[in-house]
Amino acid sequence: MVRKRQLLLHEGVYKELLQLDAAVKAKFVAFQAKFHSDQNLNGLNFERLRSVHELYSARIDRQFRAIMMRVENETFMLLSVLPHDDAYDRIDDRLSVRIRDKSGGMEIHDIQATAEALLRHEPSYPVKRRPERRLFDWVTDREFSDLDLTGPILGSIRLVESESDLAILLTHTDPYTSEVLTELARGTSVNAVMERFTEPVAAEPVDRTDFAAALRRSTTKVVSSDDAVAAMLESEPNAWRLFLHPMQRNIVDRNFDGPARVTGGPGSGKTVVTLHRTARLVTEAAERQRVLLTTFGAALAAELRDKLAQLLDEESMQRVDVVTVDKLALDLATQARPGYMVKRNSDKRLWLQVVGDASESEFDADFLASEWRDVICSQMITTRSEYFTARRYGRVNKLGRAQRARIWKLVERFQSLTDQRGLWGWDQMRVHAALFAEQLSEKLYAHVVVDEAQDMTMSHWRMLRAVVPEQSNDLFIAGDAFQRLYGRALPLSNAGIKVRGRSTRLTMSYRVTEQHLRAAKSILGGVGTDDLDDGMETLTEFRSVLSGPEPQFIPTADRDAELAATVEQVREWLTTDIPAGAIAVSAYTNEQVKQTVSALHKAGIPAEAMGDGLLPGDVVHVSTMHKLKGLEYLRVVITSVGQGFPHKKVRQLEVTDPQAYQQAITTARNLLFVAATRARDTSTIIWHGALSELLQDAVKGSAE
Ligand SMILES: Nc1ncnc2c1ncn2[C@@H]1O[C@H](COP(=O)(O)OP(=O)(O)OP(=O)(O)O)[C@@H](O)[C@H]1O
Repeated sequence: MVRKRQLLLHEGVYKELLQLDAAVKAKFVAFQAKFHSDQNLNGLNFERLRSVHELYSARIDRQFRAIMMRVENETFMLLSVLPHDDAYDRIDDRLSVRIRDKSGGMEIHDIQATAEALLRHEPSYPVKRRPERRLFDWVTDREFSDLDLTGPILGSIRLVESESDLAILLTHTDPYTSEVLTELARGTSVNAVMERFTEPVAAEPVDRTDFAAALRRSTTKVVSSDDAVAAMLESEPNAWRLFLHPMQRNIVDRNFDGPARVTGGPGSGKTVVTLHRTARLVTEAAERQRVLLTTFGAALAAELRDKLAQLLDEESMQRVDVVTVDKLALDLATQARPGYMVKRNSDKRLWLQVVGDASESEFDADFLASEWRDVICSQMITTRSEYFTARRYGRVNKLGRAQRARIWKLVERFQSLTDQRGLWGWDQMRVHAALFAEQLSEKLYAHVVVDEAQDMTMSHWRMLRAVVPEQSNDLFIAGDAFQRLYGRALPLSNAGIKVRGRSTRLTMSYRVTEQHLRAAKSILGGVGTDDLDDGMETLTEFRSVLSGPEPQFIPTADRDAELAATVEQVREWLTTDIPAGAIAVSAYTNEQVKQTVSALHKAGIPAEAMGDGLLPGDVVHVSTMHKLKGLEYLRVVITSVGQGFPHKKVRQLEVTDPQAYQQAITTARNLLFVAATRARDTSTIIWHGALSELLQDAVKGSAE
């Protein structure tokens, strides 16, 4: 049997390849295809360089050669792409290939390229004076070895004198090294870094000469498919498809003996992890088993479907449902009660009728509508006796038994009206879905994966719990309570989902730069939040490996000027070759979205308002802040954040209902936080009149 030849690509080499010219990238893709398919390697001038580690070189074009190592049989690993002369010049000194002591993963490091990049870089001190200290002097070699960083990479680390040197080094290192160094540079203790990054990926005793075994470990992530490599080289944001950071990989691959939860700040890879985990579970599931990947927002669901299709073949995609949690709920609820419909605001109208029909008017329709939504539906209370003992979280006025009895009568009247009309509000529909799911004799799914978990209600959780049997890897839940825009905190344990001992936190952002993260954190006002369960979380430890410009703040005099400045900013970005679809403009209300689209159109800029699906890539995406949740763009303009943010209605609550006010302000902060963390590159914040109070600290922080 002829063994198929494979050229694997290690994630450490990926950044190097990205830096090549487009023409060389294209030649590399063609070279790889030929390496895989041409039995005799005709024209590739394939030759052995030296015997240790079995190094080989082959021709990509007249100028460049691929340096690779034979790992076993016909499996080769790409180490570097070098200009012809460099490929032969002291290659032993130049490239280091080793197996890490602790994780057993492979580390490939171009010592010379790193040193050259660091030395070419302008030193941040007068040239003749040697720096007193280097950035990592405080970490001993022994400690670096505990952190799994030894050998030539340590030599490069010791060259780093400043933060800007570090930024250069990070463009030559693999994700594990980048994360550890970034954390240390922020002053985090060696022990804490070890606990967070090294220990979770520690492997069984490692044989440091067995490269074939290293290849099979999850900490060595490699790709070989021609298509995957071509896509990766086409655009950096596609890299998530191929390479996971060690913590992410660990969460994707781990088997949990029950529900598991991952939390993490914006851009930490929760969605990337849910996608890869879904793909893994589908691939491993028995033929007839189905998997559910669900989230809250429709736009994100559309994006998840699109991205999952990049990880799975068509046949596997048939076995996954990627739907919003409310789409699933509606399907189930209408199986239970065919012909019912959900209508927004129908509750309010029916409550007005209930109050109108009642002889007494002790409770008004607003009160009853919120009691129904926030107490009865949100706790899935279905009987009078449950209502008598229910806790009324966040409600101001206390209610005695007699009052509750009177309210329950009105609730029964309300329910009979909804039945007569076949109309539900969203909350009521979700309760019916959960009750129906709990009675199903056959479970619908073998595994359920949930993104944006912070916005789910009790009835969502009860439904999700009920559609999958209690077994290993049953529920996987990802979310960030700082991005909660709907409802209030609900510990998963209250919904019967126990994640204790199966919870992980991602602490590094791969989308939001450090500068934008600082501004975004200040919007939250330094308060903590829940961890989706019984614990608390803060963003103190949450960091970014990325650096970029500060967010821009542009005040204007009135709404027309605000729209003009928005158009101007978008136009300026478009002249720098940024595709329209990589730009988002966010506003607070639907009306403001409409105005913005129209202003952009008038200026001849293609733009569309975000609906429930994916927008095309050749128009600027204009969206409410709510709909941006879970999405990402290269550049973002955030508008409509003057005194009209948050709504006057929210500010009036300060006097009438202080608890509801606090809740509404938290949600408003979260909304700004979501908008401020969507850009991979930079955001511009534009408003008219006085700036919203909630953004004042962010402006001050960026100006400092
Ligand atoms: N392993 C990876 N390789 C390359 N890029 C990555 C990786 N993980 C995350 N990223 C980058 O970070 C971005 C954010 O990831 P993702 O959307 O999964 O984060 P998130 O935690 O779900 O964010 P949010 O909570 O803000 O929606 C990705 O689109 C990608 O650009």
